[in-house]
Amino acid sequence: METSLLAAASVAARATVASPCSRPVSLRSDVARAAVRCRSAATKNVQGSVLLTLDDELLSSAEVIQWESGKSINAIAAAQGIRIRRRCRPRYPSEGVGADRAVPGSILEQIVWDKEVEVSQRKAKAPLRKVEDSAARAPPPRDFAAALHAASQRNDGLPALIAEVKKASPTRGLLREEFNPVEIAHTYEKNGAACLSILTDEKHFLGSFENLETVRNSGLNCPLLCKDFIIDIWQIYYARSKGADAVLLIAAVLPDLDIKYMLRVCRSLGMTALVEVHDLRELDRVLKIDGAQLIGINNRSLGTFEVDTANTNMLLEKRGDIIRKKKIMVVSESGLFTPDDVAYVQNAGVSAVLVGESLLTQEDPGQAIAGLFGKELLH
Ligand SMILES: O=C(O)c1ccccc1NCC(=O)[C@H](O)[C@H](O)COP(=O)(O)O
Repeated sequence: METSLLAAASVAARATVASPCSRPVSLRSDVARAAVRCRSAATKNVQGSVLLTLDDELLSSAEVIQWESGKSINAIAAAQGIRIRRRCRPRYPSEGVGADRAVPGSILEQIVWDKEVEVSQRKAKAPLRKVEDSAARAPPPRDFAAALHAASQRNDGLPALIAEVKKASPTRGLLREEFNPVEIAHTYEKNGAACLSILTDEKHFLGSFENLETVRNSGLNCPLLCKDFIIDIWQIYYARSKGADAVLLIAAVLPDLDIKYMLRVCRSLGMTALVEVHDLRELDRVLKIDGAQLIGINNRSLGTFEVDTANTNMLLEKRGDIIRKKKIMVVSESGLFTPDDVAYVQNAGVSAVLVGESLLTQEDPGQAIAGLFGKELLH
């Protein structure tokens, strides 16, 4: 009996079927969970029948029904209210016909479709087994959530800062001509950032895994969030292998079972997951999933991509009680520019803020931190 989730995930990944769009998205998760309990059975029959016979408390009947129904990823996701569709790998025709065919409905959908291509190319070069080995050799992870908590404590309850290292964004274009990620990271840390968020998406944010790795190896103490668009557990292992301590899981992109499974993979690697929501439906989904320790409320609308910090306030007014009961930390993300913005989300009940643009567009992004908070932060 194999009880290591790491090994289980490896079994699961090797069991990935040909066309993700024509199968339940949960297949890999289900096989992995089966593998946690009974590796030999899972490896013997990766196509699913084992799921129906395994006495595994992790598989609910709903999950089995989902498997049996043979619904596509997009049908399962749509049933959960997920608006971001998956296109599937380019060699497979996309779902839908006519106007629906291969036309992304939003910036985020375009990013996710591009990510599918990127991840399949990266996986071809570095299969999961190899990336798992590199992850196991990486310097041990740092406790991202604990660093946020400690920073807030030493700053009299001010929200802790996750400062973002981002050169460009799809909505704002180039944020900074002179972009030295290591310099920016160090000035952030010196000026009181608790953690850093490093963009690794190349196509839309001009980030890179090289930036993540170089920042990690530059003698910095802050834990690092790999800010990318995760659609596959391979990316979590890869992020760890490059020194990430945390990853972002976006509820607008990932069905519940994938979030559940990815949270377990993160735990097995000693990483923190920042689970991001944009609206009440996503927040309610995430609150039903055991194990989310850190929830990010993004103030950027997925419809218009405009930012409005009232989103944080509105969601915490509605679900703050449950969040506090579950001792979940909340991060307000996007669109924070002034001390009033920070005070507003602090009063709403957040433990941390994730800030990029307002720091990066100033000459010294580190010194800009005092301007954002209205005072210098202790570090
Ligand atoms: O920033 C964008 O244009 C964007 C577009 C589509 C998906 C995600 C996007 N941004 C990611 C983020 O959430 C932000 O980088 C992060 O919250 C910091 O926001 P800001 O302080 O407003 O730069």
